[in-house]
Amino acid sequence: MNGTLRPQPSDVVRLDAVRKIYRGSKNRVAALDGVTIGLRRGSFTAVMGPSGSGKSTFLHCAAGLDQPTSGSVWLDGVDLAGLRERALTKLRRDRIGFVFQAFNLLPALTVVDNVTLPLRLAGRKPDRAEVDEVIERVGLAERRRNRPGELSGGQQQRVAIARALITKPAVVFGDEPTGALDTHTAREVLGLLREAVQWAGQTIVMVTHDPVAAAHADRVLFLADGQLVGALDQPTADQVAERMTHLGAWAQQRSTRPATQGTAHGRHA
Ligand SMILES: Nc1ncnc2c1ncn2[C@@H]1O[C@H](COP(=O)(O)OP(=O)(O)OP(=O)(O)O)[C@@H](O)[C@H]1O
Repeated sequence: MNGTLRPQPSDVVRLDAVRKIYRGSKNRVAALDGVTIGLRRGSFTAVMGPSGSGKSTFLHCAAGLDQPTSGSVWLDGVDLAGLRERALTKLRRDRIGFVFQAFNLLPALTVVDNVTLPLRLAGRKPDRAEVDEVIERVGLAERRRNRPGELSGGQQQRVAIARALITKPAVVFGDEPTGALDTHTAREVLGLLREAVQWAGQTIVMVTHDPVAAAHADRVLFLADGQLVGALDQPTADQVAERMTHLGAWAQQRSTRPATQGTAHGRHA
C-alpha cells in the first residue's frame, strides 16, 4: 500500500488500526478490519468498494456516528474514543457536515431556514452575509424563500450542501450524495462539492458506487472485505471503473468459496 496513506498528525481525519466487528447469533462480521488512513485538510476523498465491503461502516466510524470495536479515530485533532455521548453530539454538530442521498430537508422550512438550522441548533446567530454567500455559491439566491417541495431534486441537494457548509465544518461526509439524482444533475452537484474544496478549502469524504462521481475527488480509496486495498490519486472514471471491476470479481470469488471458521470479513459467513 502507498506509504503516503499513513496518517499524519496534521490530517483532519485519522483512523488507526480501526476494526469494527458485528456479532450476530451465529457469526461475526469484520465490517472494518484494521483500517489505517489519514485524510488531508482541504482534500476531496471518495470511498469505493463492492457491496458489503465496509464503506458505510467506514463513514460512520470516521464521523463518530458509530464506535469502532478497536483502534482509534481522530477528527480535527480530537480522539473520539475519549468523548462521552454529549460531547460527541456537540462535535458532530459543530465540526461535521453531512450530505445524504435522501436530502433530509425539513419540508415546512424555507431554503434559508433549512440552511441556517444547524447554526440555530448550536445556539449561534446566523451571519447574514455568510448565509447569503453560501446560498449564492450553491446557485439558490432566487430560491431563498421557497420550500423544499417547490424545488427539484438537484436544488434540494444544493440546499443540503449549503446546510452542510454553513457551520464551516472540519469535514463534510457525503453518503451517496448523488445517488438519487439524474446524471446531469449529479454532475452539477459534484462540481459544487469540488468548488467547495477549492473556495472554502473544505475537506470532503464521500461514499459512492459511481466511478464518474468518484473521479471528481482528489483521491479514491478502495475497500474490500473491510480492508483498505488501494488508492488512486487524480483518478479518471475509467481507471476507477476498471479497479472496481477487478475488486467486484475478487469479492465474488471470495463469497462463493466455502465458508471457513472464524470471522467473516465484510460478509456474513
Ligand atoms: N448493524 C450491523 N449488524 C451486523 N452486520 C452489519 C451491520 N452493519 C453492517 N454490517 C455488515 O458489515 C459489512 C459491511 O457493511 P457496510 O454497510 O459497511 O458495507 P457497504 O460497503 O457500505 O455496503 P453497500 O455498498 O451494500 O451499502 C456487511 O457484511 C454488512 O452486512
